[in-house]
Amino acid sequence: MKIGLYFGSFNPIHIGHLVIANHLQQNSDLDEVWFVVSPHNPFKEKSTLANDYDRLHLVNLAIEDYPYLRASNIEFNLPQPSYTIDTLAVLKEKYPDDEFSLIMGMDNLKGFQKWKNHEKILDNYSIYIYPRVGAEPYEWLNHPKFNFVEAPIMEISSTFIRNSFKEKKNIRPLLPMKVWEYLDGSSMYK
Ligand SMILES: Nc1ncnc2c1ncn2[C@@H]1O[C@H](COP(=O)(O)OP(=O)(O)OP(=O)(O)O)[C@@H](O)[C@H]1O
Ligand SMILES: O=C(O)c1ccc[n+]([C@@H]2O[C@H](COP(=O)([O-])O)[C@@H](O)[C@H]2O)c1
Repeated sequence: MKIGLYFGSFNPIHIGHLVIANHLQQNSDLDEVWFVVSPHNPFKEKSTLANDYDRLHLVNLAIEDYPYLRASNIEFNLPQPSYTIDTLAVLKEKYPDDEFSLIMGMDNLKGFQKWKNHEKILDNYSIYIYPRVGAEPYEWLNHPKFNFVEAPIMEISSTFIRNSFKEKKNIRPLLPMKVWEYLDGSSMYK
């Protein structure tokens, strides 16, 4: 099976993430897209992160009606911060018959050269790159493993969602319905 891995903090997942995962699966040769929930992105401050299992639960709520989308907690038991190359090695060992690729927004390419063993990632995996506002393709990215794809652009961020909850704003349309219902009745980001 061909599986696209969509790594992220998902703090919380929002419709920008869901639209991309669904669009990529429906418009590529990927059989499934997995949301890999990272306990700790090496580039981010852990203090703003909600509990790992709460974030995973929200992803599961978001994808309930999408049989080809899955959530993975594979990084929960790996050392932190979560380095993608290490997770990929574990996934490859656990699922030897599957073919994994990565899904990344073009904005992520800016810092990609600082990722642990990024050359090794490029040597062994293809990467689907979707457009983000303000992100420019860089010269070095003429790499054969980069596969630039079209996808709807929705400028929403989890930071905006968290701030809006704190300010008691109604952001219902920006969240998958079940995620909104859960968060509305919870103190998670308030
Ligand atoms: N609106 C969006 N559309 C498409 N991709 C997105 C969007 N928001 C984030 N992403 C991408 O999805 C992946 C996971 O996102 P992440 O969990 O960091 O969300 P975020 O909204 O950027 O979070 P935060 O605001 O907390 O930094 C990252 O690769 C990120 O670039
Ligand atoms: O492996 C690395 O060096 C590395 C550096 C920065 C980010 N990542 C991963 O990229 C993913 C996107 O992170 P985020 O927090 O922006 O959603 C997340 O899974 C991080 O662990 C990985």
